Amino acid sequence: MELSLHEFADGATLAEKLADQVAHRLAAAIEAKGSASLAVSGGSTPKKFFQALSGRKIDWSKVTVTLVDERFVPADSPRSNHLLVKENLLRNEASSARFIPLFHDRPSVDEAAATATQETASIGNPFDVVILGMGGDGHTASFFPHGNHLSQALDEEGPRCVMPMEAEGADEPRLTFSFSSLTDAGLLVLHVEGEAKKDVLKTAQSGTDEAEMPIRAVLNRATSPVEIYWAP
Ligand SMILES: O=C(O)[C@H](O)[C@@H](O)[C@H](O)[C@H](O)COP(=O)(O)O
Repeated sequence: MELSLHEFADGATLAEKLADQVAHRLAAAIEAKGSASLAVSGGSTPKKFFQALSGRKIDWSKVTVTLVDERFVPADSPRSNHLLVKENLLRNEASSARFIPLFHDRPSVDEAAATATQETASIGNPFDVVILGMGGDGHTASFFPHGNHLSQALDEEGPRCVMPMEAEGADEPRLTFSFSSLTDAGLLVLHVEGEAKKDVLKTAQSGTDEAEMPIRAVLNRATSPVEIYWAP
């Protein structure tokens, strides 16, 4: 798999450069086909990037934003990735983007995943831009080590869909796009920051067990080149 490492002096510089690259890619998609799609991850890392991207002057009314994954919590929960994106990305210029959430108030995470699959089917595939993060355990999206549906989620022949996922390291149940939904994106970015995450990447690249470190599936089998954005 083709990996490109882009290193920056600090998180603020990375945020601006990644925002430029993503805005350029979204604008090119709008130019080419009249619309663009962006799937972003949650967590603490992307906040500065979201804030930078929110100010980029593109035709956001033609952009559909969704989440790579979501915790099975309502949008007003402090754990919600929807809330994180609403407060940091869907503002300023980007406030006119269409947002499609993954969380749905259903009796089970399985039923919520089925609804999310239906609700996101209208987003063209492949995604124009996917931004992945990575946890210290080598998870990405909600592909957590030894997750209950991990092998199905990582199946590159599997369907484009939103899947339920439960795992020891995941706190609450999760909703996640499948591997096949994410890894043929026009621009596939892995955004990680800090020396510790750099070490996790090195460990991931020194082994092959994907159940142990699911990020390996992306690093080794993604259809699209993986653009790794890193800052100390
Ligand atoms: O819902 C989530 O938490 C994310 O989608 C998840 O995959 C995230 O990218 C990693 O956990 C890294 O999180 P940090 O940026 O907080 O380290």
